[in-house]
Amino acid sequence: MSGNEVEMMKARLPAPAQERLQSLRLADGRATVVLDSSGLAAGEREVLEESVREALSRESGISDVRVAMTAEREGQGARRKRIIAVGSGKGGVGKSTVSANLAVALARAGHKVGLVDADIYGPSQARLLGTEGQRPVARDKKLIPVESRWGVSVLSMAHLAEPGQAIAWRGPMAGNALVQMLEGDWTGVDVLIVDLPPGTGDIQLTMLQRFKPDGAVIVSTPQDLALLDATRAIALFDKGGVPVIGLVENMAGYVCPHCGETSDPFGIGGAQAAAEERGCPFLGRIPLDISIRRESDEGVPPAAGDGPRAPAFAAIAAGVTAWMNAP
Ligand SMILES: Nc1ncnc2c1ncn2[C@@H]1O[C@H](COP(=O)(O)OP(=O)(O)OP(=O)(O)O)[C@@H](O)[C@H]1O
Repeated sequence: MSGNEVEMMKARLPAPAQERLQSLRLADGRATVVLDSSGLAAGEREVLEESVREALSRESGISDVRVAMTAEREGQGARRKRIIAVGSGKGGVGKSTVSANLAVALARAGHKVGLVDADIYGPSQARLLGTEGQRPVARDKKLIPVESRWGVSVLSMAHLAEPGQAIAWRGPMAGNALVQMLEGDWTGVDVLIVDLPPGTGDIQLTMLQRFKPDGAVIVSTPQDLALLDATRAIALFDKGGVPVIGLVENMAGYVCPHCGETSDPFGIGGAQAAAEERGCPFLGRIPLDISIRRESDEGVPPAAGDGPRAPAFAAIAAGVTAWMNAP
């Protein structure tokens, strides 16, 4: 079989199989396909195997399809890194705040967590995680992420650009920086959170195609759901074939800085119902609380401490963990 034919056969495979393809050979009418099955539950492996059989058995010249799955090598650090994108339909809804705190809460729950700040023109993760002024070094042409005090390693444009300078890079340079960050040395990390830029434009879609996340978390405010911005974000991930893990409702209810009582100008439960109507599970709600903004500005994520907001972030992290562990 010529190299060209092999490439054509590869192109016939469904996208999830292409991503996991380790080798494809054809000899005497028999196609032998080897796929990386790490991180997949038994049922998912069967579905993947069946989809490969179905795609290739339709090809002329192939009479037999053999699919082999490489087993996960336990104890050898071969656990597959999960990429979880955090997106929103529009800016300013607290997507970066939720990304940072979700990352910290996951790390507190025992995960090895990395965070990529994909918001090239408005990076905020260095501030949120208190890593401003730190510069990543490169080893073997790979960026080594910066370590925060919260058990989360991070790469952001804020670590790459000169401090205090506006980032006025053109598209390709910005795209390059994003690729370098995503292809950084994330060895040992089992969850990589990607804080996407706000909105649902081409950059987001291109990024989703090139570094296809395993799942996505949508952040919205209660009003957004009514205004359908969050729905657009859900549609973006659907279009990219990325499962939506769930929705986080941020700035839901207002915590009075004087008495600590929470009031709910938009009512409770509307966002959850609206999300579920759109087939999007609900992960939890975070109130509008001045202490979240203050601590975030100081580089101390509320999820890292024992304050009143930490449990809400821990609950969201637990929802994400349950999704990752689901068979
Ligand atoms: N639940 C909250 N309570 C109080 N302040 C919050 C809350 N969530 C976010 N903020 C504040 O709102 C502002 C915007 O948050 P953030 O930068 O996380 O939003 P974003 O959606 O990532 O915005 P951008 O579109 O600029 O990337 C910040 O000052 C942040 O501290």
